[in-house]
Amino acid sequence: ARPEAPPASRESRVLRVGTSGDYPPFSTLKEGQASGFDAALLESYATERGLRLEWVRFRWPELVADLRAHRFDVATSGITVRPERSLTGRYTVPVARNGALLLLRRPTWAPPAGGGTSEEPLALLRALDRPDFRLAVNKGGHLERVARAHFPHARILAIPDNAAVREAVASGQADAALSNTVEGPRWAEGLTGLELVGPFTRDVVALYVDPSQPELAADLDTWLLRQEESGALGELRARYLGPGATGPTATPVDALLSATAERLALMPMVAVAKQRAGQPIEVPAQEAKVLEAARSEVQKAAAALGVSPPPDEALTAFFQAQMDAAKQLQLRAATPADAPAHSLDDELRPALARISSRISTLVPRVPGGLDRDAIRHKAHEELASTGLEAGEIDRLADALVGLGTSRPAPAP
Ligand SMILES: C=C(O[C@@H]1C=C(C(=O)O)C=C[C@H]1O)C(=O)O
Repeated sequence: ARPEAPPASRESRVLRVGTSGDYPPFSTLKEGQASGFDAALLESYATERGLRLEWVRFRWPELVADLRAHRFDVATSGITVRPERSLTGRYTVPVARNGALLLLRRPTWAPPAGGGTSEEPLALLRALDRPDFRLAVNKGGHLERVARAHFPHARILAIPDNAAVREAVASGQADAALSNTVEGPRWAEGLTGLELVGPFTRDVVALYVDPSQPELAADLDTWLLRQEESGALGELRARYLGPGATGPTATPVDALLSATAERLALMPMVAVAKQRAGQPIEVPAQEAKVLEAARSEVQKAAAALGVSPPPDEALTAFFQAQMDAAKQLQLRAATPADAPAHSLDDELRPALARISSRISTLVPRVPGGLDRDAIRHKAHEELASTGLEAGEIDRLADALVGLGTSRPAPAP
């Protein structure tokens, strides 16, 4: 006889949450119990949804492989949105901002602080980028990539234990540690003779969901947008992350701009894939498909919200601006022969579709009455590192404003 399944009502569903557990104030994991910003956030979600949390530890270099192997439903540990990760997983709307920051014990050979040299962080970084500069960084994550991009000539000490990165600079084994605006100030506490240099990147962190669970991702998005609106997310940020995680991020406009940046960050890889396959940059049939999917997803999202979708003209203008920007970046992308090639059909387009679908759920939430100049300014900040030209960013910003023009402005 088959064993009886337990009655569903008595058994709460389990949500398996991946965490590095080594990254305060985002996440700490001790004896199976997580604490920090991510734990507080996920516990609040689980309570509302009647889910039981099960914490699963991941190591930073294995995050993507673990998600692909379905070892957890969602990972959350101050995970920076990065294109190689977008390729495999489905990010939620961002939960916080972050930026790379150097904890520096200035070597004797380095230009003196304020000593007549430019103290622009980027000029100082260039001066430090030499073989005798020892830079400690957490191995396998976003910051190792940042370290290798900004310090191609330095000695990078990639350490597979985040806490040991701080130790390396504390003990003098390294001249600097690469950290960020949330973690860096905490690391600097109790250490003397250190300067904080930066931030010199502008990043967002988000929850990172198994792409085979689109309903979970969509529900997390809806929930996070509501947490931002109610102020609950802002409170958690202030309580755990401090001023380094300048918010808000989970508003329709902020989330749309970061989704746009995430989408565009994949374009250099699209360019490589097309170049290898000898395919054209402009693919009208694919653009028609993207637009068709957007129309139907925006309709659905608007119906779920009980609002009318933006007029088709505004919707088309917005998605066409996204795709035109995408093609410009493909045209400008370098396609070096040693760049890894990803599959257009199996990896890149599905990843783009996941981001487009998040964009589509945000579109009917764009309020009316947005100030064009303010949105242009914000777009220039959020899209600064995409490689778009000023006019291209303005067009995206204006198309975003256009999504809300037929809608009432929120009550003051
Ligand atoms: C991204 C691609 O390149 C171009 C841009 C598109 C987009 O932004 O979705 C779609 C088709 C192409 O004209 C692609 O071919 O998938």
